[in-house]
Amino acid sequence: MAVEMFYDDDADLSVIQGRKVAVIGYGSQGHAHSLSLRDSGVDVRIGLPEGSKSRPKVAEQGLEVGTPAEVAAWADVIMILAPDTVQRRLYAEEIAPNLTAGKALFFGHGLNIRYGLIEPPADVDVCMVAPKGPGHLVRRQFVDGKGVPALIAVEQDATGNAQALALSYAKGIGGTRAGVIKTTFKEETETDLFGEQAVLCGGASALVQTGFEVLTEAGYAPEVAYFECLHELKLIVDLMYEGGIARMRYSVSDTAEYGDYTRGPRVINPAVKEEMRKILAEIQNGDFARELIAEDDNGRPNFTKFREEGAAHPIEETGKKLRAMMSWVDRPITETA
Ligand SMILES: NC(=O)C1=CN([C@@H]2O[C@H](COP(=O)(O)OP(=O)(O)OC[C@H]3O[C@@H](n4cnc5c(N)ncnc54)[C@H](OP(=O)(O)O)[C@@H]3O)[C@@H](O)[C@H]2O)C=CC1
Ligand SMILES: CC[C@](O)(C(C)=O)C(=O)O
Ligand SMILES: [Mg+2]
Ligand SMILES: [Mg+2]
Repeated sequence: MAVEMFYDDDADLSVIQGRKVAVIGYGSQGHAHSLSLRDSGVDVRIGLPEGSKSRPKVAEQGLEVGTPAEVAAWADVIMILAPDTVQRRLYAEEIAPNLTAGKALFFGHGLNIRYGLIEPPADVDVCMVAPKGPGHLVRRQFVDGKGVPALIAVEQDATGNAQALALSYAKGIGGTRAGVIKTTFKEETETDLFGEQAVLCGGASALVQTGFEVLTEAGYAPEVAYFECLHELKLIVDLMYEGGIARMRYSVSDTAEYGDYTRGPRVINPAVKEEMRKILAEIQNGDFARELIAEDDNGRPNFTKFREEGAAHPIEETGKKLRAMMSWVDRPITETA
């Protein structure tokens, strides 16, 4: 079935401009949504706990901040952009008591609705606006006059206006400049988790680290291995982003293209594809979500260990040194643009 796509002309910014929007959380997505909505003429307030480390950054931007309960009580539209593992408690304690009939509850990712961790009342709209990109680039592209594609979904349409509201919000953060697809919470959640685990984050990180390890363990210089397996990956992916895999293959040498066809399928072989199918099944049957929530409830012992091990991988030390010599690469991540 053909997807429904929306661009700038299909969305009416005045819908979201006529609402009071609370953005809960000021991290990767939270800062991007709130600053871009503000720049699009929307009345925005940020919800953060009293002791949040992000409160000074919000103040620097001249945005109003309150506790999540305070801004949820003030708002017509409440966008939850706190970590997925925090959302069910945050919803129960601070948002649900202020979620009166006719308001809209928004998400940037569908996990808590898809797995039944949050069950909103029937008299509110429940929508999703999920950018298909990291928040810092959502903001950077908006500022540059571009946009990151987004998915929208409507789980509940209590007011009859939920889709127009979600589209209008997506326009306010630049999504309709690139294209917005209408989907469901189920499809967004399952494809997003699969993409980040198997391809974008898990697959790509493991591919880069393993390539770096194979070269350095064979005695090649870590600097050479870094440029080959990490730095150049961005340049190769830039060509795929601009013109598909075909454009990348057009630009690389025939030697590289032949190696691509003959060696690529040996790396990503049928066993890897089978493992990807298992990963997808764990997402579909809820095993991954249960594991994530249990890990968080137990104080994240494995998560912390994995994060420390990742930061200590030799590729990070090599990369830090090399990037410091390339001012155009070593760009700080900020919560401004
Ligand atoms: N990261 C991304 O690019 C993408 C994320 N998403 C989705 O967006 C949502 C947010 O993720 P992300 O932007 O990565 O989150 P981050 O971890 O970057 O930021 C979380 C923010 O929530 C705040 N926070 C933590 N606990 C609470 C609480 N109890 N009440 C209010 N605020 C709280 C944090 O405060 P403090 O600043 O004090 O730490 C921080 O500002 C998730 O649903 C995620 O799946 C979707 C698409 C892409
Ligand atoms: C790829 C990771 C992501 O899904 C994203 C930036 O889109 C996330 O959850 O951060
Ligand atoms: Mg994603
Ligand atoms: Mg995700």
